[in-house]
Amino acid sequence: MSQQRSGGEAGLSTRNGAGPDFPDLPDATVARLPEYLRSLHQMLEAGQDTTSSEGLAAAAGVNSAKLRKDLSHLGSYGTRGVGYDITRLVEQIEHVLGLTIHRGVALVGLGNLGHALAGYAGFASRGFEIVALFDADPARVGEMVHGLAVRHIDQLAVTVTQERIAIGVIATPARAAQSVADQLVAAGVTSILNFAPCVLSVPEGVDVRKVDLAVELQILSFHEHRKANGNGQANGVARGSAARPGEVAA
Ligand SMILES: NC(=O)c1ccc[n+]([C@@H]2O[C@H](COP(=O)([O-])OP(=O)(O)OC[C@H]3O[C@@H](n4cnc5c(N)ncnc54)[C@H](O)[C@@H]3O)[C@@H](O)[C@H]2O)c1
Repeated sequence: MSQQRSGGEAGLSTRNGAGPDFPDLPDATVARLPEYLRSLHQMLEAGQDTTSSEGLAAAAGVNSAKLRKDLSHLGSYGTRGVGYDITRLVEQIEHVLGLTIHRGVALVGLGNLGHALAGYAGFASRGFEIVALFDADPARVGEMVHGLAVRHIDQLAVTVTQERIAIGVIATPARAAQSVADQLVAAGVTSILNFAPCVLSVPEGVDVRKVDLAVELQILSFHEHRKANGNGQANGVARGSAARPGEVAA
């Protein structure tokens, strides 16, 4: 997932300011904290009270030195011979990520992807409630999707205020995404998760994160390509007529 902010400038930056409650964390640390949190919740569910840095690092898929450094930014060093108290660490990470505050989410675009997102239980279980659904298609307005009625996009501004919506999710076609982003921003939303394959332009103070599974696949394709060139085998069928030996389709 990538981040755009302030007129499309790339790069994640925490705007949490310095201080003991809101440490100015490196971008990469912020990106890893949700992984630690997910692993810690799994450990709690398994009945575990404490974890070593090695155990948590393995569960989160990072190296333990990096994990210790990340957690030291939170003022969490663990206890020698005991490790980290999982409940305490969960509280610290949730506090730093601002997950202790309820943030309503609006989803715009109730097509194939929007329906899947609206029904995804993983948002609620991690503290995000989709509280409003919007679409521009009159045929979709009024449709009940997982217990919520789809509203017309014209209702966005009033609903954002009423429902105190903090985060907007865009699942419209790319051609509509900028206009939807503009409407979200005008309504007071300052965080946007964009699934549309386009770059959004937003004013200073508005954070945009972009999710594009096709980009992830292209990165995997690069690795497949590299592996194939390294060992002379291609795990794919080349598109087009003739692929050179060792080349996989882009
Ligand atoms: N990020 C990813 O990995 C990923 C994966 C799949 C799809 N997508 C993208 O997600 C978007 C949605 O894909 P889909 O397959 O659900 O498309 P879709 O055509 O099924 O649905 C799009 C919905 O957006 C609505 N819409 C159009 N203009 C609007 C506007 N101005 N305001 C509000 N609603 C509007 C349409 O009425 C429709 O219901 C596309 O941009 C697609 O490229 C991204």
